[in-house]
Amino acid sequence: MTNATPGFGLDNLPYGVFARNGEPPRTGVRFGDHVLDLAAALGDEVFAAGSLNPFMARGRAFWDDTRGRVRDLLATGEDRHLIPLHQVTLLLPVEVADYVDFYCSLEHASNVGQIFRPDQEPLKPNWRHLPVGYHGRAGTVVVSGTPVTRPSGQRRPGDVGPTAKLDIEAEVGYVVGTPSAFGSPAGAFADHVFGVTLLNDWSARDIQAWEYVPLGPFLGKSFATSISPWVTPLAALAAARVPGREQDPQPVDYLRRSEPWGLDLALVVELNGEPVARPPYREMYWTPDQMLAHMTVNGASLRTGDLFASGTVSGPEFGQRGSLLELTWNGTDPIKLPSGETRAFLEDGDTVTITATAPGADGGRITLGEVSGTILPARDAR
Ligand SMILES: O=C(O)/C=C/C(=O)CC(=O)CC(=O)O
Ligand SMILES: [Ca+2]
Ligand SMILES: [Mg+2]
Repeated sequence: MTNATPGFGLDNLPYGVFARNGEPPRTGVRFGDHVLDLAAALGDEVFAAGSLNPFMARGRAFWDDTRGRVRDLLATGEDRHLIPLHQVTLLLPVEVADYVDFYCSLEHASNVGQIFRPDQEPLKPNWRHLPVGYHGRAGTVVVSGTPVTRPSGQRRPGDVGPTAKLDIEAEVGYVVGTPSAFGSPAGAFADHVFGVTLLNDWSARDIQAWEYVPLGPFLGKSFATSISPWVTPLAALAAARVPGREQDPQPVDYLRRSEPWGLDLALVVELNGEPVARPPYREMYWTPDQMLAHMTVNGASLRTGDLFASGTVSGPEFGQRGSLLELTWNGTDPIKLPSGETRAFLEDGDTVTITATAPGADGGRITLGEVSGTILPARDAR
């Protein structure tokens, strides 16, 4: 069995859910251009479900054991249960329980602060003391490839209509496998978090700017959030782990880092097939272990399938900004695409694809799947 697609070798092995020829969905592992049918290969019914949730609920020891068995199987050249990717449909991998989105990039938060509050300090006083977040809408998390209809809403006082500022946010999402008890803070990051997925938090900037004071994002972001069909297990990211950016001031006790959970992920954002940004995740201010600790410090419990995201990944350079809001400075300075076209915000028919790579265990790089979506015209405009 050849492994034609780079980045999907034995050091990666992400999990997804696939369906073939109208058959019931099953859990698969991506290997090159194929998907390994886990229920058939390992003979466990937990892999014959329509989502990764029953598998994820079994916990860390079972995840590690499964990964070991899959590696052994594939390393010996066993290919009876490998199905070519083009024969399957990839489905939403996780039945999303709760969805939380953070705001962890110092550069993104500084840029957005300058754009939305030009007369104030870009960072609010709380920003360096806790990872700011909000609860999103779990039921509108969709799998890569799902078209996104341009949402309508209140753009300004008395002005209802399709958003004129449809945007993307290139983010990294974390999927919770093991729940935590109601009333107690969660335990160690790696005991709860199953893996990582790429995420695009589609945003309607005009609707957002008018509605979100003082309670936070609502309809401007709840119409759709897209994720990759592949969830990369934490075990595949061992070589990508970095300490995380130095923090000043020192965070309070419950937010202290005890292990390196920064990740050296290199994201690429493409608009209609042309790269427009390369956001680096490595230097994010708040790391995902801190996000998890913050989310549960009040005793709020985790459920299998919870999804929490990093917030827009932006780096210090212009070409590292993970949203059009920043790349075009709220539409005032449109970007020029290599094709010669310009964009302030997304137009109908535009396709945005986010990919990422990371250092793999064998000295090469692994690929984190992709999250893609195409904009359909607003309902009234069709
Ligand atoms: O600072 C503001 O006024 C606005 C912030 C956002 O748009 C938050 C957001 O989407 C979080 C993120 O993805 O980083
Ligand atoms: Ca966001
Ligand atoms: Mg969203």
